[in-house]
Amino acid sequence: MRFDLLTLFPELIAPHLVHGINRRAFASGQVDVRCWNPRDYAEDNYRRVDDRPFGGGPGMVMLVEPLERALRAAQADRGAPAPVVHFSPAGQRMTQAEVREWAASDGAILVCGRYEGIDQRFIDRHVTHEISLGDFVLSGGELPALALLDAVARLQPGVLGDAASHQQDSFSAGLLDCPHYSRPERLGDAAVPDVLLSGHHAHIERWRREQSLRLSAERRPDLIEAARAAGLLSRQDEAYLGRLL
Ligand SMILES: CCN(CC)Cc1ccc(CNC(=O)c2csc3nc[nH]c(=O)c23)cc1
Repeated sequence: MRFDLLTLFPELIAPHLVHGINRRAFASGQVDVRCWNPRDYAEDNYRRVDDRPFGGGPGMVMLVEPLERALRAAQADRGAPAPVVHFSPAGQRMTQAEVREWAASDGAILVCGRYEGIDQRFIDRHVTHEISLGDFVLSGGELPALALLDAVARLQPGVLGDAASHQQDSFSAGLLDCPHYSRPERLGDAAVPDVLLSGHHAHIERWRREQSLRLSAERRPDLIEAARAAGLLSRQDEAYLGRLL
């Protein structure tokens, strides 16, 4: 799959593709990432990519024409039409369900806004999806685009190794993760829960499930509701939750 990023800061992108588990996905070409800088397609003498908003108001707006020229260059290079994703605070909040869809796709063209945003006419003419990272204000769309690339890359075959299979078939999907421990067993008075040292896999699995349920009930009751509605809570789960209340 291939992602083409329209960004004024291509230098922000590459460093994030060469570290950690996702390095393999990008280095192997499983996930091909290319950047297109609208400034390279600004044809006025000052190579302007932004200007003041009609109607007044603070900040600047990204101009349509450099964006359109960069988009056309990316589309020509891809050779086939692709979804055009605009990262915007006004977009749909990104979810793992949406990440899974992108991970199974041929990719997309990702438009990273800066300033107060991009001219609405670009959005009306070209944008097929608008995605937000959440209800907080960033300085641009590059980090959200990198978040999508990171989330998609780790779902590619061969990237996560055995952890992926565990995660996929583990019943914890959709709930908050349980606590994790490793060496040393003893850290002053902070001990590792005995059950994890017991070697009793059924007890360990039950303990981990109960921790996921407890943390989800405490911090994200919406996830409990969603799991219940999806029929993902067993009678044993419901009994444990009942004991929590
Ligand atoms: C005046 C109101 N602001 C909207 C909240 C203007 C504005 C602030 C920051 C931006 C830059 N942010 C993004 O491009 C962005 C792109 S995706 C995203 N997700 C969460 N939060 C974000 O700020 C973003 C764009 C417009």
